[in-house]
Amino acid sequence: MPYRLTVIGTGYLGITHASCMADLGFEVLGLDIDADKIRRLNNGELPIHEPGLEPVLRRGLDSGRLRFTSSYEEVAAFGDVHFVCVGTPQKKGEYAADVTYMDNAVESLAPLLDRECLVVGKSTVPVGTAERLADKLARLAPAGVGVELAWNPEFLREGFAVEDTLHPDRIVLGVRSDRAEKVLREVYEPLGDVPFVVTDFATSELVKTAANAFLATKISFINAMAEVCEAAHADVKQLSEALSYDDRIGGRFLNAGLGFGGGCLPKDIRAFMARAGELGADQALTFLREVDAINMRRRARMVDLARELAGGSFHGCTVGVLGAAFKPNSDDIRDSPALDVAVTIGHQGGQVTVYDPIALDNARKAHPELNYGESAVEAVRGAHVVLLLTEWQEFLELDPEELGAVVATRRIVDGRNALNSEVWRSAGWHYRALGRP
Ligand SMILES: NC(=O)c1ccc[n+]([C@@H]2O[C@H](COP(=O)([O-])OP(=O)(O)OC[C@H]3O[C@@H](n4cnc5c(N)ncnc54)[C@H](O)[C@@H]3O)[C@@H](O)[C@H]2O)c1
Ligand SMILES: O=c1ccn([C@@H]2O[C@H](COP(=O)(O)OP(=O)(O)O[C@H]3O[C@H](CO)[C@@H](O)[C@H](O)[C@H]3O)[C@@H](O)[C@H]2O)c(=O)[nH]1
Repeated sequence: MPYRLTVIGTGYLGITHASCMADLGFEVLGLDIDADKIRRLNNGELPIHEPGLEPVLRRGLDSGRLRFTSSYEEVAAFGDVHFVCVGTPQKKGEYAADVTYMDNAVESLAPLLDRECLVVGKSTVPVGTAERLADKLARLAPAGVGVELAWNPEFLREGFAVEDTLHPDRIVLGVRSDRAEKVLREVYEPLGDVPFVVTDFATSELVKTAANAFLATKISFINAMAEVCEAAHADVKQLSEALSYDDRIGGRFLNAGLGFGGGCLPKDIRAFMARAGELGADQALTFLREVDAINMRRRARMVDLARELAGGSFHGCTVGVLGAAFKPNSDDIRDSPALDVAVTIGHQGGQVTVYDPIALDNARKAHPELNYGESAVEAVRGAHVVLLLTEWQEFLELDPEELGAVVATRRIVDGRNALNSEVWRSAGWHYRALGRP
């Protein structure tokens, strides 16, 4: 392979990128400031849950092509192409993104660079960040070395991270030179026939935030329809199905329910609004306020429905919560709608017990105040109301009779429109769902 790659920031994005690039045959060095993460990765232990990723990580380590370090010196000496994948979370108390980790990474790396290389931003950032970081890189890197910045936003989904990395829908490159384009096309050549969009920094940054804004809008659109369905005694699941047959609309991201969470969509639409405001284009994105508000109203509606089933108050009520992760096949609990609902019900006096097949440890750490069960049956034992909040396959296969035998009363709210209502109702359950009669 023509280039040696480094990946700076080994979280959900960085571990996947580093492991998959090593699997494609590159020599890859991953770096993180979290020493424990680096130790675990070098031992072949995945610090996150991501289906199919562990064997890829292990293959990389076993082949000798993949290593992890905490040393920026080592990274600077090793890499021809440095991918920056550090976090860009929402700032506390503000809509804007906190890009200080990006700045820190560039500040740590730049002065150490002593040979021609490309620094490539992959994290999701407010438009204008790449230009600012390019200036910073030029200022801090030793003169005459031939260091350049490029932007290459990432579109992978958690739960499908390996597949999305190896088979992306498109590759977007924000570049300022033919050389940067050539290097990145060569890096991605092993992926085969993937559409490339080669553009300027600002457009490449905006493609990413626009994509997430569109996805969030599609989810909130169907959840707005769910609100109307609730008022009109109509069925949003059937409405969504009927819409999906129109190719122009399509059925993906049209599942009504508890709405979107995670480390991306919520913070990215807020950061997008904040940045548009700074640019004087805030009016263009005022609709995203509604997208956000509709999304958050679903969580409130879920709590209301649960309270209704509990008889008007959570006091003296035991609630079994199925799901803690923000979506199935992930251990990620960042801005998880499920945990948000569980915590709110706890605050309102409910005795909440949560179960999740994979995200239980993360949930426990973040919310020690909640009770946790070691299985779905344990979580709902004695419950007056059961809430399905993350649609893990395991929950879709639950036997209503088996669960019915341990609950106090057979009442369930399906927060993801994922269960077969007829099966549950015919087993004597009082079944309710968001947006359905
Ligand atoms: N998670 C996803 O599915 C996904 C997909 C596409 C894009 N993104 C974007 O990618 C970026 C990373 O997201 P994530 O989910 O992987 O976050 P994460 O929090 O899981 O990982 C970020 C990592 O960066 C490390 N880090 C922070 N500062 C550092 C520094 N100065 N030097 C080296 N490492 C440092 C942290 O220790 C952490 O391990 C974000 O901008 C996110 O919006 C994420
Ligand atoms: O029809 C749907 C689809 C999704 N969701 C929810 O939306 C959230 C986000 O889901 P998804 O987009 O699949 O997960 P992420 O892994 O956060 O991926 C998004 O965010 C990433 C980080 O920016 C991008 O790279 C991906 O392209 C983008 O899909 C989850 O809470 C889902 O439960 C719904 O409520 N209804």
